[in-house]
Amino acid sequence: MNYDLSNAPKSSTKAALKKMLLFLRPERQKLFLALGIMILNSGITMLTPYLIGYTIDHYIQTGQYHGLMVYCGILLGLYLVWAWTEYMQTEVMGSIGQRMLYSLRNEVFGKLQALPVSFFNQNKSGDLIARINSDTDKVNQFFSQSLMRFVDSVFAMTGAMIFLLSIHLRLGAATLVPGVFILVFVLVISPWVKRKNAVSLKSSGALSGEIQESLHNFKTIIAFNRRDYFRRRFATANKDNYSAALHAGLANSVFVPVFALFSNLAQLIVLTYGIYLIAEGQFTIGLLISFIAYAQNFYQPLRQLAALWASFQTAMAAWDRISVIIELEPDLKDSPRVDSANQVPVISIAKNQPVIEFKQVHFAYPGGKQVLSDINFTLLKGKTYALVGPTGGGKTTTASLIARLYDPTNGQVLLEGRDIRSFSAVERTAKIGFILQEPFLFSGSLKDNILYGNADYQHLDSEALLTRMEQMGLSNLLKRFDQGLETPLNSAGESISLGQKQLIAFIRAVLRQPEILILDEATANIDTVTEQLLGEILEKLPESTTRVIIAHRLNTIENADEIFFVNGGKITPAGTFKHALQLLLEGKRVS
Ligand SMILES: Nc1ncnc2c1ncn2[C@@H]1O[C@H](COP(=O)(O)OP(=O)(O)OP(=O)(O)O)[C@@H](O)[C@H]1O
Repeated sequence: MNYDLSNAPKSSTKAALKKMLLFLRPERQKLFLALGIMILNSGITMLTPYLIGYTIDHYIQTGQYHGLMVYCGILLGLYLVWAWTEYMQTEVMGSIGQRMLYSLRNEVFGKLQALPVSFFNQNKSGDLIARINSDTDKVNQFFSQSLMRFVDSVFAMTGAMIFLLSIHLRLGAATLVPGVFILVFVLVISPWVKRKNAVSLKSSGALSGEIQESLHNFKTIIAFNRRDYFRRRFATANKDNYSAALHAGLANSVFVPVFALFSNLAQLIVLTYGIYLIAEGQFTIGLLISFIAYAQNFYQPLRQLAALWASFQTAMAAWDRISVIIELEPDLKDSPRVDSANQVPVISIAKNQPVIEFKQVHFAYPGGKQVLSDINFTLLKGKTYALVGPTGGGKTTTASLIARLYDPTNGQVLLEGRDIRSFSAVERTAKIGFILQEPFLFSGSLKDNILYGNADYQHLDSEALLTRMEQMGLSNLLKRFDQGLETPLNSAGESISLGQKQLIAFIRAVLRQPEILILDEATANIDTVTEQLLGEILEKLPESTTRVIIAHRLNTIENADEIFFVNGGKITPAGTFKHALQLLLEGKRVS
C-alpha cells in the first residue's frame, strides 16, 4: 500500500469542513453556548448605533435632556454587557480550541501508533512531527481566535445589512454594492490562496524533515566533514520554505487592500448619497449618523474577514495534512477470527512441530523490486535456525515477515499452524521476541528499558527483578554497566556503547521468554567473551524456545540445528555449517 503522504489527494473545503465538524461533535454544547454569547454581543453592536441616532433626533435636537440621560444610561449598561460577552466568547472558544488541539494530537499520534512499518519507511519523521505539532496548532488558532471573530463578523454584518436596508432601502442597497464585488473577489481568489498555504505548510514539513535527518545523523556528518553538504541541503530547503511562506503571505494579504478599497468606496457612497437625500428632505442628520455607523459595522468586520479568511485557508490546508493521517487505514489488518468473541483457543504445540511456516511467500517493499519470491520453508519448535547470506540478500526481510512487521504481498505465513494474521498483536508479540539490528532505547533507566513491553515483570522492584535475572543467567550482563539497573539512558542511547545497547535489547527480549526469539545481527558489536555468555543464556532458555539467528559472524551460528541461505529472492537449506560456509565464500545461491 502506498502511504506516501506527500502525494495524498487534497480534499475540497466543503468536505474538509464536514470532517472537521464531526470532530467537533463532543464540543456541541460549548459551541452553542459560545454562539448564544456571540449573538448577544452582535445584537448589542447592532442596536447601539440605532439608539444613538434615535437619541440625537428625539432628545438632543429637541433639547429633552432627561430623556438624553436615560438613553445614555441604557447605552452604558449595554456597553458593560457587551464587554462581558467579549471576555466570555474568548474564554469559551479558547477552551474549545485547546481541547480540540489536545484531542487532535492524541488522535493523530494514536493513528501513528496503529500504522505499519511501511508507513514510516515512506514518510520523514520531521514532516510527521510538523503535522502533529504545528499543523494541529494552526487549526487550534483558527478555532480559539479566528472562528469567534469570524462568526462575530458575520453576525455584525448581517445585522448591519438588515438595519441599512430597513432604514433606507435605496441608500442601503447602494452602500452594499461594493460588498458584492468583495464577495465575488473572495470566491474567485480563495482556492488559489488555499493552494499557496498548502505549499507553504508542505515546505515547512520538508524543512523539519531536513532538520531531523541532519540532527539524527550528526556524527556521520561531522566524521565525513559533510557539514557543508548538509548546510547546502538545509539552505535549499530553507529557501524553498522562505519562498513558499512569502508567496502564502502575499496571497493571504491580497484580501486586505481590496477589502479596504471597497469599504472606503462604500463610505463615499453613504456620504454623497446621504447628504443628497438630506438636501432633498428625505433623510435626517441622526439617521445619517446611524447609517454611517452601520456602514462601518458592515465594512469593518468585512475588513477583519480578510485576515480571518486567510487564517481559515491556512487552517483548512493544515487540516488536510492532519486528516489524511487520521483517515489512513493500516493495511496490516487482522483476519476476522481475532475479533470474534469465540476466539480460536491457542493450543501450545509440542516440540519439533512446525512453529513457523512460509507458504509460497512473495514480498516486495512498496514501490520496490521483489525481495522474496515463492518462499516455502518450515521452522520446528525448539530448534535453532540460522539465516545466512550476502548483504541485502533478504535476511532481515524474512525475519520481519516472521514477526509480522510486514505482510507478504502474496502467500501466507503460519504461526503454530494458524495464519499469523489471525493472532492479535498482543498474542503475537507475547510469542515472538525480535532483537533488531538497531536497538530501540528510550530515555529512562536501564531498568525501564529492559522492562519495556513486559507486562509480567512491570511491577517488580529492582531486587525482585535482579533475582529473576540471576535465575536466567542475565545478571552477569549488568556488570557491563556502571550503575547496573539504575544506569540512566537518553533516548538515542548516546551515553552508552553500541554493544551495550545490544545487550539491553538482548536482556529485554530474553526476559520476556518468547516462544520464538529472533536475533538479527544482535551480537555484532559485542566482544567474543560476552558473546559466549549470551550463547550460554540462550542455551538456558526453555527447550521449547525456537531461535532464529541472523549473523555475519560465523561462530555465532556454529551450533544451529539448521542453516538457511538467503539470497536473490530465494531461501534454501544450506545443509551443514561447512557447506553454508562454502556457499558464503562463493557468494552464490543454491540451486
Ligand atoms: N524499508 C525498505 N524499503 C525498500 N527496500 C528495502 C527496505 N528494506 C530493505 N530493502 C531492500 O530489500 C532487500 C533485502 O534487504 P534486507 O535488509 O532484508 O537484507 P539483509 O540480508 O538483511 O541484509 P544485511 O545483511 O545487510 O542486513 C535489499 O535489496 C534492500 O535494499
